Amino acid sequence: MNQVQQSEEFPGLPPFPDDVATAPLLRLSLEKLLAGDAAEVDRLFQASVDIGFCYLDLHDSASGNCLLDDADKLFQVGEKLFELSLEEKKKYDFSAQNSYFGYKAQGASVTDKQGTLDRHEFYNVSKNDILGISDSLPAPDVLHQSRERLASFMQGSHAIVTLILKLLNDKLALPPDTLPNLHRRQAISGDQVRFVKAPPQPQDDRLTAMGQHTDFGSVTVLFNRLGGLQVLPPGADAEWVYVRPLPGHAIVNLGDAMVKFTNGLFRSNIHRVVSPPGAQGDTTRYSLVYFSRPEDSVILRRLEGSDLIPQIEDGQVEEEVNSKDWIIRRALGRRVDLVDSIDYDKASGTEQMSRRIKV
Ligand SMILES: O=C(O)CCC(=O)C(=O)O
Ligand SMILES: [Fe+2]
Repeated sequence: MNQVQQSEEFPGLPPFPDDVATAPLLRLSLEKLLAGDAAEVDRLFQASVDIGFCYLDLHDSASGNCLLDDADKLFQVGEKLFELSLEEKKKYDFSAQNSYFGYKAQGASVTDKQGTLDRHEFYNVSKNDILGISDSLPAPDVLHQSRERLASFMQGSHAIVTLILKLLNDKLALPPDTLPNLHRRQAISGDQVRFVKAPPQPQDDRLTAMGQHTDFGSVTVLFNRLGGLQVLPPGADAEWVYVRPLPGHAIVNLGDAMVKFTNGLFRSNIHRVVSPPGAQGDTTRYSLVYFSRPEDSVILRRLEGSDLIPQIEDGQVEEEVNSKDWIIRRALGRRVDLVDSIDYDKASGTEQMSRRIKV
């Protein structure tokens, strides 16, 4: 195993503790996936069915190393971005205009049915904007100055998403390029880069920073340095386990759209963010994400053309909802500043299917 030679720690950060339960996610190699290595593609398919999360080793290919380099630079951009005053950042909260791009302040959304407020802030940057597919949104200087870097990161992440979609498409024996063609890079979609910041929480008052959820879209490419991300394995007795961040790797997970396209064959795992474990809990946590989503007008329903995708059962009703509306409903439905009385369940996605509990 060549991974043994790679450091498992991030320089300059407290180590991830060895005494907490972690998810045994598969480590897939981008280089092998690019080469179409059959065993690696099988592992990708299995991870998509079983858990919907895996690590992707980016060290081993040139394009992977470029993406790692872009991610490093964008972590620095994220730190500067969140140093701006709250007043300045709030100028870029476009949620009142029914947009999910831009800034969300800490405490602007609820993390549970009881109405507990979140403990993280984030900023979503639109792919449509950065790649010149739509008009530009107002943005702070630090983001204007980083447009080229953001474009490079978006293109690199989108290429990984397209590769994964193509490999899964072919394992499902769907007509060629069915999945990639619902995610064309130059089409209008909710694809976005998210910068996330969660400050250290007081030792005697540590709450979930980001509430449990499934991602709304198709494939998520996530960069973590500190722990705190947790996933809930399938089954009624499951307990939360941490995802240990690994240097040189992205964490890749599937979202609701992939569950709907495959009528539950693929899994979009429930996850949340809590205080980083052990000595990491006193350090500010930053993360960087690329969310891919189907193009705005794509209806999220079972795809035709694969014998592996379960049929719609008698009595099962598929909602006629497009990708854009799905994301807005899920993303803005738990915002305290937008909704008078939050209907927590109405903003949910495929969480129930993710639990895989037979009723
Ligand atoms: O910050 C993380 O590690 C995960 C963030 C996440 O799950 C999200 O933004 O949807
Ligand atoms: Fe997420």
